[in-house]
Amino acid sequence: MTDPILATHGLAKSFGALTATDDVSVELRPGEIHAIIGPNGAGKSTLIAQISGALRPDAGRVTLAGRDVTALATPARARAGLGRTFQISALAMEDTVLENAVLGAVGASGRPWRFWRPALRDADLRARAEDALARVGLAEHAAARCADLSHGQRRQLEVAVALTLRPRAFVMDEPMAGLGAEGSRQLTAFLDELRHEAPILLVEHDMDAVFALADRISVLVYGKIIATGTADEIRTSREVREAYLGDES
Ligand SMILES: Nc1ncnc2c1ncn2[C@@H]1O[C@H](COP(=O)(O)OP(=O)(O)OP(=O)(O)O)[C@@H](O)[C@H]1O
Repeated sequence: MTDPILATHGLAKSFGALTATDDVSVELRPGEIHAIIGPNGAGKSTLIAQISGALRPDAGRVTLAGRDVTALATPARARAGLGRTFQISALAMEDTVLENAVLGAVGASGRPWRFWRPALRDADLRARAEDALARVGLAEHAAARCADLSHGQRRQLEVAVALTLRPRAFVMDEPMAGLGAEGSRQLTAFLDELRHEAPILLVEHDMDAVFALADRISVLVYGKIIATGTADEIRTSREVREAYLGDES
């Protein structure tokens, strides 16, 4: 079997008496979308935070392309190739699309953030930002204010910002949140292509998107992975239906 690009090995995190993630091991393989689903409070955000470096696990490890990144802080993980998009947008709304992408490229370069305005004149950083915008289909909106983009375009811009880091893997926390039906449809098509750029670990409540996109799905309930399988295996699993999908299907 192909080596995973990203993997967690027995991740655990408790908040006082509450075990938010319990011995979680998941793998993200080249070219795949692996969705993590589960009811509210199952531990999905806690898992993502441990993978991205925002939260230190009590136990377990995270590896990226075989390298143990557990001890690295979030920016170092990002530079190691972990591309993350957020549930709540981290874009600078008053700045242009290009400025936001350049800001991402500055982060990728490891330079202090205060140099980002002069960075607009840095040919390398600008080229990296323009390339990322072209890849997400936003090149013609480079001069637009971020605030004037649609929700869906903002999600694409977030991916472009992540792309400036040349990620080996993406971790996405509810990218469909706040999008209408048409926006979700467009973003679904976009992520379907993006998986070839880098595989995607996807936390998502929108089950239509999950079942349309995911090569594999892991189901998290009370901090534990209760099943991992293809969309069909998960849809028809009695254990999953009882624990989670039952009331929706
Ligand atoms: N910083 C924290 N301090 C204390 N408890 C926390 C903290 N963060 C999360 N929890 C608790 O850990 C459990 C898992 O929460 P988490 O946000 O990871 O779940 P989730 O699956 O992402 O939920 P949702 O789908 O609602 O976003 C919940 O019971 C939550 O209340």
